[in-house]
Amino acid sequence: MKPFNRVCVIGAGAWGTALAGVAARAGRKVTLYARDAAVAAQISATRDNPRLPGIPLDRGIVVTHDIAAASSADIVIIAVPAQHSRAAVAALAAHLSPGTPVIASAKGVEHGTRRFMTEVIEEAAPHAVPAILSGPSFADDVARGLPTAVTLAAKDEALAVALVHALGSAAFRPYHTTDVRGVEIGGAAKNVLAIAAGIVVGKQLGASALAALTTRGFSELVRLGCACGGRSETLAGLSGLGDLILTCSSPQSRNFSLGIALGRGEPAPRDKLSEGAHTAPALLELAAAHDVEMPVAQAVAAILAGRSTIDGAIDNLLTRPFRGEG
Ligand SMILES: NC(=O)C1=CN([C@@H]2O[C@H](COP(=O)(O)OP(=O)(O)OC[C@H]3O[C@@H](n4cnc5c(N)ncnc54)[C@H](OP(=O)(O)O)[C@@H]3O)[C@@H](O)[C@H]2O)C=CC1
Ligand SMILES: O=C(CO)COP(=O)(O)O
Repeated sequence: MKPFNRVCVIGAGAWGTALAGVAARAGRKVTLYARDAAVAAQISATRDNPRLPGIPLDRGIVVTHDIAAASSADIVIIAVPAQHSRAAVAALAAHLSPGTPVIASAKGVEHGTRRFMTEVIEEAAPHAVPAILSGPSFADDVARGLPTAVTLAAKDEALAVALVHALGSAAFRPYHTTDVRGVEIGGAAKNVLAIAAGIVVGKQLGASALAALTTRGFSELVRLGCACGGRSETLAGLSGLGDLILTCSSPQSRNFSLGIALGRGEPAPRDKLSEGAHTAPALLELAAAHDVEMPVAQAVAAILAGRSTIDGAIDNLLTRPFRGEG
């Protein structure tokens, strides 16, 4: 396996900026691509990204709005929202050398196609080699260098190991696996379930209800993940259970915060990405296609689409027939 030295991160949002810092800390030469020239110039000049205010950008990171910069990269990381990933990879494709690993880091499922992020890469850049990075990791924590562990998956185990060594450091510990589907389904599903957890908190239903909702949500995540070909140990690992625990318990999460606002009857936070809200309908289509029951995710989708009130959705969940656990 050739050594990976140059990393290009596509997307200068909170996560892309944090991951650029991760790669720089691991000793890589890093380019961070922002699609807007003015944004690239501002971040480059101030070494501060307003999406991660107060956390200085590593001085070695080159910020650019020239996507051709990706042509010299040994690894490309896609860090744009899930519904924008196809456009970002399509714009990148012509600049990629054949066989370049392209790591997805968005947590979602594409609308309309129901594609996972590595499938989007396969379709939009067929000459690239897709991989996925996911797990409990807030951009702010990662950018500050606080200890974090995630999962990094590629179909080829040797590649997954090489990517881990290229990006890992003491504060950012990726665990490798070949279970690509298991990793991407955990990240996509937990965002939807975190909205439900936030609603429980916003409605002040109590800590016991939050634990019950999170656990039953995890059952849904595992059922769908296994039906889609993910492995149960992955779903119970960092990218599944780990990220579910984080996102269902911390107001730092935008998905959880959206749920809290909904539960309190307040307007949704403005200008904050909630991947779970975008993914909910696609996740349910996927569940239906695999004949998997996801009552919690279904309740979230119904509330967001205005097909159910919050009280009606809670009532539905609480009056479901008693059944065996599993
Ligand atoms: N924030 C976090 O803690 C974490 C986020 N993630 C995941 O990372 C993904 C991105 O989230 P996050 O960075 O927080 O979101 P942000 O809203 O902070 O940033 C999104 C960025 O994507 C850029 N973008 C959108 N479309 C394109 C495109 N076609 N080409 C290039 N850039 C584009 C936006 O640019 P512009 O400003 O021009 O619109 C913006 O800079 C999500 O899927 C999220 O779930 C994963 C782990 C942690
Ligand atoms: O995925 C995340 C942490 O692992 C970030 O969660 P939010 O997108 O809900 O903020």
